[in-house]
Amino acid sequence: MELSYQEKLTLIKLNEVKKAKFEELVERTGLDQVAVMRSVLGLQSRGLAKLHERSEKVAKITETGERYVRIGLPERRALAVLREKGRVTLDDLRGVLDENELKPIVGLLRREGWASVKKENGKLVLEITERGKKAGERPIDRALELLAEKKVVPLGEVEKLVPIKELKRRKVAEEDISTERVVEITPAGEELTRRGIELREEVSNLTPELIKSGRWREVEFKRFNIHAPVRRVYPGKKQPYRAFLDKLRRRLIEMGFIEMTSESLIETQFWNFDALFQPQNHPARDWTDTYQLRYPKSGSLPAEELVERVRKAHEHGLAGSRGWGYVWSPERAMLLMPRAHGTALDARQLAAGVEIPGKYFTIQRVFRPDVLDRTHLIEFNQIDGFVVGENLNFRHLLGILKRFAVEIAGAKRVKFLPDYYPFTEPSVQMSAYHPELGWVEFGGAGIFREEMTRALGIDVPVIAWGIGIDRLAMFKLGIDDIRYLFSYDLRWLREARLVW
Ligand SMILES: N[C@@H](Cc1ccccc1)C(=O)O
Repeated sequence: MELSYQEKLTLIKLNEVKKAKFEELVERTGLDQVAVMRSVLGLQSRGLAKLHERSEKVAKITETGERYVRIGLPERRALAVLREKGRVTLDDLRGVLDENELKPIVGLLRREGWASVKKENGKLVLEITERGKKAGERPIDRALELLAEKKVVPLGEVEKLVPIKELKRRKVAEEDISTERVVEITPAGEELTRRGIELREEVSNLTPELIKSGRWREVEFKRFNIHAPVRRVYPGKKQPYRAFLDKLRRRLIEMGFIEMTSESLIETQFWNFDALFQPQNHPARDWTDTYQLRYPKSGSLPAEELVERVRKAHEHGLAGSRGWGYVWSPERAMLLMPRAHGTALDARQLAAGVEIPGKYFTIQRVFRPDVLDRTHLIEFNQIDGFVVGENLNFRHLLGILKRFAVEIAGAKRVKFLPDYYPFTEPSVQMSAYHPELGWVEFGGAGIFREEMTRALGIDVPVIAWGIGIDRLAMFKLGIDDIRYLFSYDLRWLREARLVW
C-alpha cells in the first residue's frame, strides 16, 4: 500500500491517540489543514482511518455581547448607579448608558424587581428596591460569561441557563451550526502502524544540492498523478492577434529589416499622397476612399526644399517625366487624415535618409471607409516595407514577395497579377492560395517611381510592398469573422490558439 509522506505522518500521529478532533490532529502533525484533510481522506479510502463528522447547533457570542462582557449589561451598569445614589432620574443614567440602552432600561429594571418607578413633577424617578440591593449573579450573567470564555457554546449548554431566544433578543448571542470532525484510527490502521511505518522525508523538488550531496538516494520523492483530471487554468496571455503581430515583427527583424515607427495614426495628405506622387485630383483622395480629420483640419509641411521638389515633380515632372501637369496646392497637402496606408511611412523614411543598401518595414493601423462585415474592417493593419539598393529590379521584388507569402502566410502557391498604383511602376498585385478560401488577394507592390524617389532625394531603385495582415491573421487563427481579431469575447480569448 503506497502511502504518501503526509499520510504516513498523519497515521502515526493518529495512532498515538487513536481518536482525535481534526484540529488536534492538525496540531499534532504540524501540517496545514488542507494537507491533513487530504491525508485523512486518503487514509479513509484505504480503510486505515475513519472521519466522523458531527454537526451541532451552537450559540456564538456577538460583538454586542463582547462589549457587554467588557462594560457590563445595561441593567448592571444602571444598578451600580442606583446602589450608589438610591434614587435616580433617567438623566442621571445618561452617563453610563447610551441612547439605545436608556429606552428599555426602566422595563428591564422593573422586570428584575431591582427598582420601583414613580413620577415626580412629571419626571420618572427610579428608586432601588431590596432585591436590587441584594441582587447577585443571574443566569444571563453566567451565560454571558460562558460565551465570553468559549465564544462558541453548544446550544444545549447555554440553554440550561437562558433560552437562546432571550440571548438573541438581548443581541448578545446568535445561533449557528458548527461541524465537529473527529478522526479515528481503524483496526487495519493500528495493525499497519504496529508492523512499523518507515517515515522518510519526502521531497517534491529535486535540487542541485540533493544531487551533489548524493542525498537523492535516501529521500523519497513525492509522487504526482499526472493522469488526475485538473481544473483548467487560464493564465494571462497576450491577445492572440497582438501575439501574431509581435511575432511577425520579430520575424522581420530577424530577416534584417529595420522597423519604421510612428507615434501618430494621423498623417498629412502630403505624406499619405503627395510624397508618393499621387496627384491631388486623384479619385482616391476623395472622402469616398479615405477619411479626413475635421479638427484640426491641417498640419504642417516638411522642409521647404523638399516640398518644392515634390511640387515640381507633380507640376512638371523630373527624371525625364512630364509630371501630372496641374497646379499643386500646398493647402491641400496640409490637410490631416487618419493614415490610409503604411506606405506613407516609406515616404517619410526615404526623405529622412536610408542606408543603401537597406531593408525597412512597418506594421501600421490604417483607415479606409468600407462596409463593416465579416471580412471587412474600416480600420485594419498593413505591413509595408521596402528594399533599397543599387541593382534591384522587378525580379528581386517578386522573389521577396514570394518569400513573404510562403513564410508569413504559409501559402504554397502564389500568383502575381499586373496592377496600378500612382507611386509604382511596374505595379503588381499578389494573391496566395488558401486551401479553403481559394485565391486570396493580400497585397500590392511595385518599384517606386523615380518621380517619387528622386523628389525624396533617393537615386537608386526602391522596391516596395504593402500587405493586409488581418486576413492573413484570420487564416492563421482559424477564424471566419475578421471582427474577432478585436473581440472582447472572453471565451474566444481564452481558447484561441497562439500561432505563428
Ligand atoms: N499602399 C498600397 C500597397 C502598396 C504598397 C507599396 C507599393 C505598392 C503598393 C495599398 O494600400 O494597397
